[in-house]
Amino acid sequence: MHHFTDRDGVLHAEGVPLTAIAETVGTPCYVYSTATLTRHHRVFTEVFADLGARLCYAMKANGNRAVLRLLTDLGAGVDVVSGGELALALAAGAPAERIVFSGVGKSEGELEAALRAGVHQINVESEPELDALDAVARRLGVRAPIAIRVNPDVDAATHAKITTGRAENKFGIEWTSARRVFRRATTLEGIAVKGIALHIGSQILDLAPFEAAFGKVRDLVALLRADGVPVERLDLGGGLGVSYLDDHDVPPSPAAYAEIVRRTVGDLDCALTIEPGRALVGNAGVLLSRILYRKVGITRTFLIVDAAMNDLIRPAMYEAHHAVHPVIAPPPGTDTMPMDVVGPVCESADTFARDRSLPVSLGAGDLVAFMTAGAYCAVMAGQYNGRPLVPEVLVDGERFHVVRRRPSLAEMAALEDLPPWMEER
Ligand SMILES: Cc1ncc(COP(=O)(O)O)c(C=O)c1O
Ligand SMILES: N[C@@H](CCCC[NH3+])C(=O)O
Repeated sequence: MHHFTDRDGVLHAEGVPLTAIAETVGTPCYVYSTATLTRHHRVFTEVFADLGARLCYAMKANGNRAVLRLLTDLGAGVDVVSGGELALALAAGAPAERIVFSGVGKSEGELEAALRAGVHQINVESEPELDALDAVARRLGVRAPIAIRVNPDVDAATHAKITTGRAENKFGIEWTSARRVFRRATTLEGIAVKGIALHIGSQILDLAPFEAAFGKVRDLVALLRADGVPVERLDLGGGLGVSYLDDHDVPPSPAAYAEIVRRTVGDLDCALTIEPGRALVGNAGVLLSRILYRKVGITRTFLIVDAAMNDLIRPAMYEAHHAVHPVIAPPPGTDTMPMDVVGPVCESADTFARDRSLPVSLGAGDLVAFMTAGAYCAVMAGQYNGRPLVPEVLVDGERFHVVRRRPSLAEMAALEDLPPWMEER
């Protein structure tokens, strides 16, 4: 459920017409809804309440400071994957003891920063990383609280580029080595083994892969405990999908997901952590854009919009579908026709939608919203074709605020420096 709805023929974010945001802030811009974020957080907290699970929001999905502040004020912890995210989470006010540090390639500097900050847990993904962390922790005179991320070799049945729990993926320690690595970890002076972590992929729309993976973890807990390895914590990762097709692709509910967790690992006497990203923020955001031109070609009609693949790369990268909604609804009875929605970037991949059925009346100057753009959209943006990062706006009821402003072109240019042997002009 989200709070982007049509009121009197105008698409609103909560109580604010998107036309008002476009006028004040300009386009393209991302718009996020406080009510949606709050509601999703509440739903997750409620369905996991009896399991006492710790919710660590995977901020890679949307690292905006206001979004982070909102979720951490509601009580969420944060799953970070780099020293940069750690610093941003701390700066947004996340308490270190609610931070989990994941990621397949953490540098010694990043591991040291995490230990100095006093994070709740570091999820170790390889033996070399385990040794590096042990060395850093001993140098600092501390014991690093860790979970070891295992790779359960389960097919998450999602897009190949976002599946992470197969043996051929780079993530986690392979299943067959897990017992040995856990045993070894317990002998290291700088390491305090707390538990097991896993994360099998993203945009998962079927509960069966979760059930299979958590079932395997359950078996591993028994084996490890028999080996004398303490397993007090289970970090189950994220991965629950959202609807991108105007609610035609209905993901499992958080309640059904929690039920799988309860059934598979709920009775193991482990403190549970979940790391949802997309499910919390995905449909809490839209990308607002204006049509620049309607170009009628020989074989197709193009709507050229002012947003591009550098602002929202998911369609180019994963053939992802984002619904395109006219901000001002066309008069009832308006016909539709197939159109391609494309951006101004010089790549044919800069295509948001092909043959999308849209009102024939749409043309230059009209506003459109790319829906379900709260997760993995603004965070994956770049400046290709000299396009500055787009602003982000947070709506709360009747008010809105720019929570990331558009850098000026002068600021963009000032980031680059000439070597001293070249003359400034
Ligand atoms: C370790 C880890 N946890 C959590 C997530 C969040 O995933 P999602 O946004 O699909 O919930 C990811 C990203 O896939 C991840 O790599
Ligand atoms: N960026 C991906 C999700 C990656 C999840 C992170 N492991 C997407 O847009 O769907």
